[in-house]
Amino acid sequence: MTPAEIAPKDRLIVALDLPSVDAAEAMIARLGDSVTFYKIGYQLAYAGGLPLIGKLADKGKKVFADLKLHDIGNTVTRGVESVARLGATFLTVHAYPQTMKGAVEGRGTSRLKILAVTVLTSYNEDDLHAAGYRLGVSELVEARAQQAQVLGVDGLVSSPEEVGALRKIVGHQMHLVTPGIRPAGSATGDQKRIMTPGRAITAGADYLVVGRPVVEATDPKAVADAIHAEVAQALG
Ligand SMILES: O=c1ccn([C@@H]2O[C@H](COP(=O)(O)O)[C@@H](O)[C@H]2O)c(=O)[nH]1
Repeated sequence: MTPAEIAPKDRLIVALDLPSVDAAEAMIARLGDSVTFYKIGYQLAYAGGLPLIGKLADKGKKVFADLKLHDIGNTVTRGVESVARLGATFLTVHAYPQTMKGAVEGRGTSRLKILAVTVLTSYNEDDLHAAGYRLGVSELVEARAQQAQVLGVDGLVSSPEEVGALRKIVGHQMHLVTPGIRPAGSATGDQKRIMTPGRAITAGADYLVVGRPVVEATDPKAVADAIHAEVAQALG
């Protein structure tokens, strides 16, 4: 799917980073038709949220299972086979060669798309060095993108700051999915490589992942609608 083929509303992925299935379902009800794509990550998945993937898919919503798998290849393959049966659209794995190879094998010919997390958006150069890496953020993101492409991974998770360089490497063959999105004036929290929704789209991001600025807002639907408006303006 080229960026032009993505439905504008699907470009916003709301992270359901909430403590329970009840809280997630209440948020989904509040957001209504404003949000078509949801992300389920550690907090909700470990609170019984995985069955919500199928429930949301049955209602015509798309779901990104942000489980960030990383294990020996065989375990990743078997885990991905199980996730593929849940009805998710996207699943994340960490961008290590054995992990990505195992994930592509597990995804097989199913409709699940594998996204490789290049460098977490909460990391800057100092954080990478402290974790023992010699490469800087952009070098590591680009090296991992090249490996992911060779291994047949479907998309990449990076900050919007790297999207321009990634597009030159992978063209439109891979989905570019960007957390680290902050509407102007919203709290940064622990994110270190950030951009506004409009600037991220202009930079070439396919999908924007937004959690706290939406789910912690007094009026989450108003924030989601404002992001859609900013995205539409950036798309022209
Ligand atoms: O590099 C990454 C990979 C995943 N995430 C996830 O995205 C959301 C962002 O939430 P905010 O509240 O908008 O910061 C969250 O679920 C992360 O686990 C990421 O931020 N960075």
